[in-house]
Amino acid sequence: MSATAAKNRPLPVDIRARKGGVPLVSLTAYTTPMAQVMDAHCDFVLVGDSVGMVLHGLPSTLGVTMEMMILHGQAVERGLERAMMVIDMPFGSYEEGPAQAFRNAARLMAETGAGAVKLEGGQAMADTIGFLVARGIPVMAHIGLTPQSVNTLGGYRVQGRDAEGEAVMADARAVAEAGAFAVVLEKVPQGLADRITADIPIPTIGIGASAGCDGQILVVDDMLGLFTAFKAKFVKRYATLGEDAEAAVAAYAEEVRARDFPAPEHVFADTTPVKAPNT
Ligand SMILES: Nc1nc(=O)c2c([nH]1)NC[C@@H]1CN(c3ccc(C(=O)N[C@@H](CCC(=O)O)C(=O)O)cc3)CN21
Ligand SMILES: CC(C)C(=O)C(=O)O
Ligand SMILES: [Mg+2]
Repeated sequence: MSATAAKNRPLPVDIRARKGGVPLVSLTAYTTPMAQVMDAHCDFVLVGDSVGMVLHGLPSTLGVTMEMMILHGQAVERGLERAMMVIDMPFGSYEEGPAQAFRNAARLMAETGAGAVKLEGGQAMADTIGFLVARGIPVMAHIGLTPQSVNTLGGYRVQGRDAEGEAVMADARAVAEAGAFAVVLEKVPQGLADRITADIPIPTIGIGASAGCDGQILVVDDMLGLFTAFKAKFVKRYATLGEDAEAAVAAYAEEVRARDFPAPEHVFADTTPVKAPNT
């Protein structure tokens, strides 16, 4: 759906205005059919760089490229009529500085039709966020556990326990002050997430944070039980599609080997069927 045809899709300003209201609903998507499934139910859909781990079998998000994000972003946008699309900036596409970030963010927006970009980092990225926003690119921030920094964080651990909490609070204030319209809080303690949510003027979107956040997000393949290589504590499985898919494949294999598939209704007669004359 083109940007002009969709009149009721929320914009970043609309998402921002939802601060303190009915919680914002979001999931990741990477393909057109999955985007279609969630379009009517989500306020915004994230084309996450988790696509690298979830669909491409990469060991982390570090190997995700601009080209991958653009292809998946285009696919997701084709499946959305109502929800806003946000797209992750991949590792290495924005950290050098504001000019590099603008060049790549503008390309993501122009080539996919996304309504906003998301990038990881708090105080360290505040100048970059301000630079993008001042030049027309809405930015969603992402703080707490920032998976692109797995190598410096030393794992996918909870961020901001005890004294570390003040640094996460400072990150939240910095991205809000810089002009981000919302911020993802990933894997931070519940009380800290609640304090940040009460402190900053933009919506907090929790993943492993708190039900008190202004919204929630999950990786769709996690909540559908399609991605099973690992399950973070914050994931709730709402379906078991991976198991269902395996059972279906096993049934197909058995029927093929038994020559039970294809059945008569799946094959074609040798003689061209003649339409019966009217009586
Ligand atoms: N499928 C999937 N779901 C995600 O939420 C996700 C991705 N992939 N890829 C990109 C990032 C990486 N994230 C991750 C990755 C691993 C854990 C994890 O394994 N957490 C464990 C504990 C790991 C540890 O303490 O080192 C957990 O139980 O929460 C959490 C978030 C979140 N994102
Ligand atoms: C987990 C969400 C917030 C994300 O950044 C991703 O899917 O890449
Ligand atoms: Mg991401």
